[in-house]
Amino acid sequence: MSAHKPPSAPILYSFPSAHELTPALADFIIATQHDAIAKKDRFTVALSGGSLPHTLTGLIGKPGVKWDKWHIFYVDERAVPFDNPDSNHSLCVSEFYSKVPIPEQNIHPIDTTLLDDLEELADAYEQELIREFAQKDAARFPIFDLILLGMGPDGHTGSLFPGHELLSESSRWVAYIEDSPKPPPKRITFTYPVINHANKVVFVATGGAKLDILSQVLDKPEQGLPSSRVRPAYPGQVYWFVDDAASGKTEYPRTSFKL
Ligand SMILES: O=C1O[C@H](COP(=O)(O)O)[C@@H](O)[C@H](O)[C@H]1O
Repeated sequence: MSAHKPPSAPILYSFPSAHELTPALADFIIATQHDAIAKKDRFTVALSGGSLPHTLTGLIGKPGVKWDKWHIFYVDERAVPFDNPDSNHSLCVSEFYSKVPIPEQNIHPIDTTLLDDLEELADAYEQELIREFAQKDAARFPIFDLILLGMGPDGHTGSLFPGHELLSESSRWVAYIEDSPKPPPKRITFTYPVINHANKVVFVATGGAKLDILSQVLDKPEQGLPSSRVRPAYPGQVYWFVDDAASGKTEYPRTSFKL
């Protein structure tokens, strides 16, 4: 029975540079969007912060993007006001939303009136997810069409950091962290049960700063680094879109990119 199949192995696409990666990623996202809209007339996406929003610029001006069908959430967010440069939402506004016609009501930022109470902030964001997913899917966890992740040089993803107790959270959809080793310390983040229920999860990692960690994450998953633990349940699939500068040390087999 398909429900008992183990998670599929990650698929690694490596491009000569970020310049070649960006349009391929855009094509991949558009194809994923088409599949989702054909099934349920909407496309649910979760975005990360850091370098990720810039890699979405390949979507700008591309034909076939149904912006009004996109419903966007955040994999993680820093507990800061929107006018703070650390805000992942603000980064997405400047790098991405300001350049494409996504209806404002389809973008789901955190409630910044709750920044003083991280537990409430995480609970409120979980409720935001429940409003989107609970009535539409009978599943125990939300099933995103696409989750887009970055990876820090220590192997963290979202705000799931090496050795942190949040790595074993198994029931909450959204959790908070007060001691992030990367500033700012206060954040909220999707948990693995959410990330690992997505249909497709895409990591984007470019540049030499990711060289050592990419090889650890893909070649030595038994080390249990946070990014290695992203293994969506069957029939979900994790993909890595990287450049050759990041994949230079990785022995993991590459797949030629084609849709
Ligand atoms: O703190 C964070 O870092 C990760 C990785 O960022 P990157 O700049 O190395 O790509 C990011 O994915 C996450 O959303 C963010 O909050």
